[in-house]
Amino acid sequence: MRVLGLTGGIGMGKSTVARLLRGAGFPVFDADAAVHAMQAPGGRALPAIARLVPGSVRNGVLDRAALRRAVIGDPALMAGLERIIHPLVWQERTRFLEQARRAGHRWAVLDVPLLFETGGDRACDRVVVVSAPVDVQIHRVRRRRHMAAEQIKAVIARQMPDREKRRRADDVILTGLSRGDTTRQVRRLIARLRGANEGGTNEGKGGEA
Ligand SMILES: CC(C)(COP(=O)(O)OP(=O)(O)OC[C@H]1O[C@@H](n2cnc3c(N)ncnc32)[C@H](O)[C@@H]1O)[C@@H](O)C(=O)NCCC(=O)NCCS
Ligand SMILES: Nc1ncnc2c1ncn2[C@@H]1O[C@H](COP(=O)(O)OP(=O)(O)OP(=O)(O)O)[C@@H](O)[C@H]1O
Repeated sequence: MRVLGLTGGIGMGKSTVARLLRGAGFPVFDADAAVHAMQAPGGRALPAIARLVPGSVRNGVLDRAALRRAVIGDPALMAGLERIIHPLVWQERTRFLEQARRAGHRWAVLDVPLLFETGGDRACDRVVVVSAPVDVQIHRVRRRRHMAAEQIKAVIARQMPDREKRRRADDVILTGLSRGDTTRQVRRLIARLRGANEGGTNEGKGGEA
């Protein structure tokens, strides 16, 4: 089984591409969803977060907006949060890959926003970067989340620049145009992945997703 990394900056359209891949039968690990689950009531990360940011967890419930406000603009606190979260995400990612391998999939997808930043790309056979112009990116995030422009810029500033991500990518999906255009690019990507499955000595054996 081979591993496809899927990454991109906040609001670039990663989840949209992940959904299309899932719809085509690829198993997809969603790192953001894993983070949300471990921060939900009863989640494994809650006790450590409550110690890191006192007052952020009340009656067993995490106030995400309060946590976001506390860590954005405080690099040391954000690093502390990442030290709690990333090893747990790594464990779940390992379990996901084992399951996908056992199920006989040819490709498994890791949808991870900080794939390059955390060195996760080293575990991937191929990396797809989802990208759009920065004004489109900011507009999308503003529309969807209750985040001030300053907060959005602070998150983007913590991420590897989009240009650098595209430079490191094996494939780039540009989501600045219509949804139909994004869908067509993903179809072409899937065709390339399946083509790679079928031939080539260094590309492995044939098969479905
Ligand atoms: C800071 C938190 C509370 C903000 O929560 P919120 O609901 O606003 O955002 P959500 O979790 O849905 O993340 C949305 C996007 O923000 C970006 N982002 C999240 N965490 C980080 C980070 N540490 N550094 C840079 N960008 C980040 C990613 O692009 C992500 O897709 C939350 O993102 C968090 O706990 N982050 C730390 C864990 C982490 O590094 N997650 C990234 C995936 S492994
Ligand atoms: N052509 C397009 N391709 C992809 N997404 C688009 C397109 N046009 C508009 N969008 C919208 O852009 C928004 C951002 O997409 P998505 O949620 O997939 O991003 P993301 O990278 O997963 O974001 P985040 O990092 O914030 O979770 C969505 O609301 C999506 O519907």
